[in-house]
Amino acid sequence: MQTLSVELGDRSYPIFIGSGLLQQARLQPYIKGNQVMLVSNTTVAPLYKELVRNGLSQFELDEVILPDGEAYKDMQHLNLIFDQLLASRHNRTTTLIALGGGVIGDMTGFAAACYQRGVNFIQLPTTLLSQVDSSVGGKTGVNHPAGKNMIGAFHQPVAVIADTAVLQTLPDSELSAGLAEVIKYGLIYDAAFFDWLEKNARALRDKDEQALAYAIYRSCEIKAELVAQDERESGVRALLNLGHTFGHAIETHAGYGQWLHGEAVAAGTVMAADLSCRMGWISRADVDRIERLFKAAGLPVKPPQDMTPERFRTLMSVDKKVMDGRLRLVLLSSIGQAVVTEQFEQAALMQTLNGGI
Ligand SMILES: NC(=O)c1ccc[n+]([C@@H]2O[C@H](COP(=O)([O-])OP(=O)(O)OC[C@H]3O[C@@H](n4cnc5c(N)ncnc54)[C@H](O)[C@@H]3O)[C@@H](O)[C@H]2O)c1
Ligand SMILES: O=C(O)C(=O)C[C@@H](O)[C@H](O)[C@H](O)COP(=O)(O)O
Ligand SMILES: [Zn+2]
Repeated sequence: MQTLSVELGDRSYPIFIGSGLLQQARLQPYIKGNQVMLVSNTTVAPLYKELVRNGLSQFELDEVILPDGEAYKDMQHLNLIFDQLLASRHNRTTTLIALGGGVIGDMTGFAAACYQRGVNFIQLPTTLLSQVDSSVGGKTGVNHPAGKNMIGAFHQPVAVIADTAVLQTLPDSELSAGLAEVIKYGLIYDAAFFDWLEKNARALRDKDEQALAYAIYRSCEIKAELVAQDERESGVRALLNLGHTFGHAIETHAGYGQWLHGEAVAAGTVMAADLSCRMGWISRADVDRIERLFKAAGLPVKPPQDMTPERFRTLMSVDKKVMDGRLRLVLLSSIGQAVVTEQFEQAALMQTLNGGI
């Protein structure tokens, strides 16, 4: 098992990464009262719920099992968690446990942020994407028809426990979606990690345990560092949004769940790379290299064909990085380094949105 820490003063918390951690019932030290609410979905619960429940027999344990999918990451389904918490009379010392991917993690975290003005929660991420990204850092929330993650709160978990063994049941397309965020870390922060990913893309897609363990560890290490520096995204944390302004627009346009988050991030990151190239910051050879790695990871590199530049601009105008009406984007200054900037040419952006035409 490997351990990292997200250093946030008295709200610091550990990230445990290893095979078989769900079975080893490591939750007790992070539960302060005697009430626990397990939140999962109809796909993950039948696979792993009992493993978790077995380690919690001394607690008053309730559960809420949500329908599976990004389409249900909304206020209506968030409310089901509150309904269950109230029906089972959970009080302020309760602990919520998120067992699932990023959808369950984001919703459970938001429920924990709101319920009785804030209770503890633990992340048990079960997808690659949630183990490398969404379970760490305390961004929680739900979607709105007008935009991704528009309703939410910053609320940190008290622990993150990533059992890498559960990735063996993850569908291939979901593994690829997680790789999009892994590649992101190489692009924004660590050129050597990007090189390593080029060499190990096949092993990762084949679910090689050693390769996955390293990719998860390095990703969490980078994310923990950025979050510790800038918890609420007033600066450097925004780099984690590489490709997301384009990507979130794609997800909203297509209808939540039609494009996986990681797929949209992959196509969006190639668009960000293309714009960076048009601005003269990276070479066309760099863009081709980035595109090749996403393809090797099994990910799309072009947005949906029916998405016009006007549609992109409308959806991108509600991005959370917009400041005083001005769009800010995360762009690349090299492979391994990124900037958040509004200093890009509108004509270049239009060319990127037009697919280079
Ligand atoms: N909070 C953050 O910092 C952050 C970061 C990145 C992404 N996100 C959010 O995360 C969400 C995407 O998360 P995701 O990619 O994990 O998607 P997801 O939560 O929808 O899970 C993907 C699919 O895999 C299934 N699944 C989960 N674990 C499994 C397992 N071990 N075996 C078999 N099936 C399993 C799920 O039921 C689901 O069908 C998006 O809503 C995105 O906005 C949040
Ligand atoms: O943790 C962050 O900060 C991120 O931006 C991570 C992203 O991968 C993630 O998709 C996040 O939810 C996007 O945040 P948003 O603020 O653009 O909704
Ligand atoms: Zn993301």
